[in-house]
Amino acid sequence: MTDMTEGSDVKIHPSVDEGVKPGREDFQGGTLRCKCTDRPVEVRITAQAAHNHVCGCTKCWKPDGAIFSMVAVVPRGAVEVVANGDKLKVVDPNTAIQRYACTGCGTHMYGRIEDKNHPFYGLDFIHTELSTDEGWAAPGFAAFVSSVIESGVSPDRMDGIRARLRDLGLEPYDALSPPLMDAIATHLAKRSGKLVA
Ligand SMILES: N[C@@H](CCC(=O)N[C@@H](CSCO)C(=O)NCC(=O)O)C(=O)O
Ligand SMILES: [Zn+2]
Ligand SMILES: [Zn+2]
Repeated sequence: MTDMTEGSDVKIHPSVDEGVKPGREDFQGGTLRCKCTDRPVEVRITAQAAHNHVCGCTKCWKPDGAIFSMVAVVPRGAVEVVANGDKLKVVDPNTAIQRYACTGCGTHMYGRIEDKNHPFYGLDFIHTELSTDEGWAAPGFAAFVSSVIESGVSPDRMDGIRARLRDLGLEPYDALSPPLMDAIATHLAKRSGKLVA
């Protein structure tokens, strides 16, 4: 019998291509390290990651060859740059998520929202694959799947990509997952007064 979790020609991201590995409930965080051999940037995270997902958008950092990133959130208070922070620079100050990348190797170390009105203000975006610590929460869905076309993936490949994501247990969505979209809409409705805050 073919093992559907291994050996697929459709590569999503190296952290999930051999199957999604479950996290550990008692896990409390770890250290993210960039790819530089000289003076790597290190970021200490003192929390388990939440809402981990693979993301097909053009903005999130992807390792070489991957068509999806893998990205999660942690409270911003749980993020501390502990080594070589002088190498960090914001990729694009005009995006809602300000992504701090290493100027040596290009790796995005964390993304921060400064707009206090943003639905996700207070959460930083991180890539847990940059840590060798084991136990990070597993990705649970695939976001912005159609957006991979914007990075040059042929539209003909989308059926195969969505099928592979489903094989891996990563339900594909063309925005965020329904619970996160509902959370965003609730935040906006409370702000506009359509819902009682
Ligand atoms: N089609 C666009 C979508 C980009 C986008 O909206 N990305 C989301 C998700 S990133 C993490 O899941 C987002 O919130 N972006 C805000 C930001 O990047 O600041 C594309 O592919 O570029
Ligand atoms: Zn680096
Ligand atoms: Zn993204």
